[in-house]
Amino acid sequence: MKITDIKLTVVGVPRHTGFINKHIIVKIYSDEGVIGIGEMSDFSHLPRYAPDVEDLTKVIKSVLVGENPFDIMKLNKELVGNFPEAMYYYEKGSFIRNGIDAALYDLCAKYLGISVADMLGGRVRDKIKVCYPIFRMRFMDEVEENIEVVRKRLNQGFDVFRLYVGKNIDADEAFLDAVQREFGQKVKIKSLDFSHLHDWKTTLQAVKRLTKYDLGLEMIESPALANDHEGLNHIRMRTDYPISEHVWSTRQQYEMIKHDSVDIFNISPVFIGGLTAAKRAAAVAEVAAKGVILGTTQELSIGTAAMAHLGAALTNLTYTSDPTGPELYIGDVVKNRVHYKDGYLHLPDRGITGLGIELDEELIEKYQVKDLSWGEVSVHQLQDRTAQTKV
Ligand SMILES: O=C(O)C(=O)C[C@@H](O)[C@H](O)C(=O)O
Ligand SMILES: [Mg+2]
Ligand SMILES: [Mg+2]
Repeated sequence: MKITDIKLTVVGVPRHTGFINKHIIVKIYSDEGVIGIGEMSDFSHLPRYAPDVEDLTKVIKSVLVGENPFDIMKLNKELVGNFPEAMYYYEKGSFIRNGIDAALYDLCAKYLGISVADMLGGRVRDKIKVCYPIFRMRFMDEVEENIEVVRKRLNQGFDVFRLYVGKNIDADEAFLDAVQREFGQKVKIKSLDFSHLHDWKTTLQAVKRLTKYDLGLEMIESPALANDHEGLNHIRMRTDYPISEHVWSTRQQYEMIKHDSVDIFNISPVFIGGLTAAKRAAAVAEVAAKGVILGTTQELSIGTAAMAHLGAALTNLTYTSDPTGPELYIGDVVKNRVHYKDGYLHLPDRGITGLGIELDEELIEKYQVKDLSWGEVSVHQLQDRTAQTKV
């Protein structure tokens, strides 16, 4: 089989919060008539510049056309050469590689008539426990709005949540207090995510305030400045809770092991540049005797399905994971969205080939936008993932 063409389509899909995220839907065509699909998810993150999609298409064609899609390791190496790793969480080259890598897996698995999980190591599980995100509050009046989100999502079966914290600790505390009073043991807050906002010592003070509540906390995430591997270790040694951090490059993961920075690696294909890289990062975690969760950038269904296939094969997925993107957006671009039940992300059936997701061309047309350019958006919105415009 040979790759014959590549198509990239940009879509802008609003979240229930009003915040719009731009993604690129990838199609890889082959001389066997099989088409692989992938997703370069959520370009709506800092830094506030965007790749030119026409130019990007030309570059990716120059790397892939004429190649055998089964040469996944070779093609990943080529992709890293063209879109190198950086020591930055939201490096857009990783998003690009991720969308291509997923489409290669989808194409090859469809050709073989098997599910992507069966290319990645089969199934240790066929559902993954996930949590619903509560985005960062800056104002007290956002507390009640977020309690309402918990009420609504709990009714839909999401009993585990994670909370982005660190800009208004009074609001964070008021939220946790209200959750404990209203829901008691019915709801779990599995993680407090500080998103690298503070140095570790400032975070430690906040952690002392926010861990008074008995809400089943599994981990504290990103509690030091980005790439402060020693800082992570300092806070890790001073709190009883496991520390988690995202993996965004091979070097950064190595440094975190060297400095014994974390208990849990938060691994998302989008931030490490694909299923292949994510699988390797999970193996590295296993070697270092660390736990793993699947993180998220809030993917649509294609990106989330790819993570479900990856998670199915991981033996060290020891804590509650994060991918609930399709529940956050008001729409999607597929005929069959990924399926959530009782707070679990369910894998597509094993008999369904590839990622198990079918594109809906009408929905693609509905959400298509001309490019990845930025509208009116503030740094706060980009950091906090809310439509909140107050400063
Ligand atoms: O755990 C995280 O950190 C995230 O989920 C990052 C978010 O910013 C996410 O990418 C989003 O777009 O909401
Ligand atoms: Mg995080
Ligand atoms: Mg994101």
